[in-house]
Amino acid sequence: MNVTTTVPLAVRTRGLRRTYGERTAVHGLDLAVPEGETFGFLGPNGAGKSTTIAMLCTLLRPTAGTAEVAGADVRRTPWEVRRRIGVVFQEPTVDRDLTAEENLRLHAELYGVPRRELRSRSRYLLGLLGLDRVGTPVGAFSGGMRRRLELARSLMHRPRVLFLDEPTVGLDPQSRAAIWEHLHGLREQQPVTLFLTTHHMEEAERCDRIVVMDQGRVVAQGTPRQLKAELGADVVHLRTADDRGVAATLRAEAGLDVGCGPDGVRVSVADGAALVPRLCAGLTTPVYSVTVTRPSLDDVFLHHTGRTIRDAGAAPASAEVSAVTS
Ligand SMILES: Nc1ncnc2c1ncn2[C@@H]1O[C@H](COP(=O)(O)OP(=O)(O)OP(=O)(O)O)[C@@H](O)[C@H]1O
Repeated sequence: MNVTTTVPLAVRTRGLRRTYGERTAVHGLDLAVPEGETFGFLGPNGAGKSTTIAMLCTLLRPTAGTAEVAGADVRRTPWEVRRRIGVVFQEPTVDRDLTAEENLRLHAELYGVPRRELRSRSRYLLGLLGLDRVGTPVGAFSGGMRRRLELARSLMHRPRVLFLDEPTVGLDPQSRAAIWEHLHGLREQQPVTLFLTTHHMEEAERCDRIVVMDQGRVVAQGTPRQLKAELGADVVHLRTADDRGVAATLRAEAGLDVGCGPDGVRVSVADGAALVPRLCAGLTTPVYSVTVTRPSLDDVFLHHTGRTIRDAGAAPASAEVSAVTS
């Protein structure tokens, strides 16, 4: 990744690699994430995201390469990395028998937060995340409340980089929106880099920059706007009686840039409206629906990985990868 500015980097990896026996999960990854960025680390199942994050959080030793997080080297000074980062993984880690405040205090003590600051920090974070009026043990919390508490807890020791592995997985849209509202509030209050994975397109859209991984390698990177612009102007989305057959025909006979996934055929083209009548007149397969849209991040993801962001979080699908045939 080429970041040529002099902005300090929150995460820097060079040739970072991890193998499990014969299998290489991450192939020589070069990442440069400037401080203060909201960085989206995307990819389908098995792309190598969790392995990379585990190496960055010092939970897994790299097989080769280097990584610095918040200025500390993951191999040479892993304890420094741990002090400087916060982590919210998918699996809940808060203690269900304790209250929110007790959970925060416990975490802060483990991290050596000065005792005189415990109370003010926990009050502040519980207020920020809308948990200040809740005195019951965490076992009675809703999923959204627990996630907010996980966030609050990860912030108690004022990390410089916060790793969020699918921070809103399993939450309803309202709770997702609440978490993001809090994350934005947090960014305004203190300088923290957010390094997140997600299978929600709208969360990927909120990122300053995105890297898309597939099979252990970076397949696309840039701002959401850049990545969408690279795909071309319009996307014509077709549902037909035979999506795969139509995709193959359009590639072979019309030389179009066509992708085919579980939700239909997508054609990337400069002027979608002009293409629709020609497409419909030329196809013998029944067409059920046609829509013309600007490319979304889902289109970007489909183009580079053969799957949509949402489907990429589920079991691997047998979607074809889009191909440019002209
Ligand atoms: N402990 C392990 N032993 C062997 N292979 C592993 C292990 N952990 C991960 N892998 C393999 O490494 C590759 C990358 O897995 P990883 O979990 O990092 O991907 P991911 O992008 O995080 O996927 P997901 O979105 O499902 O979490 C996969 O092929 C996976 O099967």
